Amino acid sequence: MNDKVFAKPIKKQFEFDEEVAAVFDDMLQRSVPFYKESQKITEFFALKQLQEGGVAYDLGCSTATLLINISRKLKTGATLVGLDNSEAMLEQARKKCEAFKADIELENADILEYDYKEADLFISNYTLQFIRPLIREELVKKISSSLKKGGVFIFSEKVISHHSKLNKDLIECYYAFKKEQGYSEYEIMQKREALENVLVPYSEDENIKMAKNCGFSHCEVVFRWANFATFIAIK
Ligand SMILES: Nc1ncnc2c1ncn2[C@@H]1O[C@H](C[S@+](CC[C@H]([NH3+])C(=O)[O-])CC(=O)[O-])[C@@H](O)[C@H]1O
Ligand SMILES: O=C(O)C(=O)Cc1ccccc1
Repeated sequence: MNDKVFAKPIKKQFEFDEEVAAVFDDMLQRSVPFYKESQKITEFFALKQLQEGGVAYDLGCSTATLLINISRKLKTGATLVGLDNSEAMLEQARKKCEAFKADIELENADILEYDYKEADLFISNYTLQFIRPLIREELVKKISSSLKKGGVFIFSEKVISHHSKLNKDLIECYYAFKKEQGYSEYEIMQKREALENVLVPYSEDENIKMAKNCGFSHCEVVFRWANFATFIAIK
């Protein structure tokens, strides 16, 4: 289904409700530059990390696209767990898992409160940015303490620059991308308003510092296009 969520006047802050869930795959593909590539790179490192008996969590799994792709390529018996607190997203995820006969555990849970088992891998693609800054650090600490030594956290985020001219230009570059994807100026501005104070991006440096402060020995960017980046942190 096509995403027309912001083509009409909006009355509220952005929410992952039924209206968004129904068009979510189209929305992400048209809103995240190189979305498929960032998923593929996540998939590649995820598969390298998962051995027999391994455990992986996808935080904010939305419609489970990434976990389904991982499960289709997985040659070992690892447990894949997708967590999301939007029932509307999980409904879409369950339908897709059923259609693909994918063996994935999906749970309606708050990723901040969840009692994680010892794991080999955590993934969070474009989810941390929705968690309030102080709590975000707490969550990353919880992730690192739930990982085995050598465990990996792959996360993708929208990022900012602290150079104000460059930051402005990065935003302009991103809006040019959205226009190319068929979004009108009106839709772009409405979504910008709805995301104000809901999506709080860090810079590339701040993300790396956060990972290192929260128990990871190494963190670097493995993919970046303008203000979108994929990071790998190693415990
Ligand atoms: N506290 C929370 N607990 C659980 N879920 C949450 C919480 N806060 C937000 N979410 C969930 O995190 C997801 C973020 S979308 C991730 C895209 C996906 N990873 C993808 O690569 O396709 C990103 C985006 O749309 O920009 C939504 O499904 C929320 O319901
Ligand atoms: O659409 C936008 O304007 C966004 O910035 C939203 C967004 C950012 C990162 C992942 C998914 C959606």
